[in-house]
Amino acid sequence: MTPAQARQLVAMQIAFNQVIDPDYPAAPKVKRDDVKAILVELGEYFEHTAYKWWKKQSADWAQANMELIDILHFAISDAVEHACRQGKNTEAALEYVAQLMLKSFANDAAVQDGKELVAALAADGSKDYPLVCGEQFFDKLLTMLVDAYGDADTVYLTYIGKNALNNLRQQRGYKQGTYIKMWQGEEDNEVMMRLLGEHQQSIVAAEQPLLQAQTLLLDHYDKQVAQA
Ligand SMILES: O=c1ccn([C@H]2C[C@H](O)[C@@H](COP(=O)(O)OP(=O)(O)OP(=O)(O)O)O2)c(=O)[nH]1
Repeated sequence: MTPAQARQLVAMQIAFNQVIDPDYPAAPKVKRDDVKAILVELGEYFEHTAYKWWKKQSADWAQANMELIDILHFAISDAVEHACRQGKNTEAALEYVAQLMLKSFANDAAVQDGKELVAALAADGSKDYPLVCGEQFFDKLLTMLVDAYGDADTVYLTYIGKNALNNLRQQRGYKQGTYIKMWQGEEDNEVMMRLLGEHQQSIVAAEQPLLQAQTLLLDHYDKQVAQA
């Protein structure tokens, strides 16, 4: 992942959070708890890994890996907010989180179990903020993501796809409850991954990859899902 891509990723996250709260992150009006969201997504991750030793189950790694992408959304958000709490303006916070990610992609922190994310949250915390997404958390999460998707570029592309899907959901009634999550019998996440794979080259090469991914998904939703 290039420094420009890392900055783009943080900028995309801030832009999405601003869809929900236009004053984010400088003077937020919506109360957030990104660490709580991370813990819930981590639970969903474990659900997909067939962890129940008392029951016959099979793991769904594609879904589990997508939960890690969701965790990345909330982790970037938490790190941005933490930087702002410590006096950084939005631009400086963006740069700080981009550097945090670049450093972590360069490190090779071994991860044996997703539970290590919880220990890392605590290790990055302090008395005032006991659970924080800092260096140790990003080291662990990005290692898990690269293990899951093979390389940092695919993590970048998958993040773009999910961010685009999150935007589409907001534009097509997610908050109002009118959004259609099953796309002709398939979960929206799964269709998104397939479309993303089919258009990988053009998305990565685009000047605005997120816009390209959004246009692709919106077109598919409006023509194939909403009208079906
Ligand atoms: O302020 C926010 C709120 C949500 N999200 C993103 C993170 C994650 O990618 C997604 C989670 O949305 P939701 O919880 O509605 O999805 P889910 O219930 O986990 O479903 P799925 O796993 O299909 O996405 O929304 C943000 O980035 N910022």
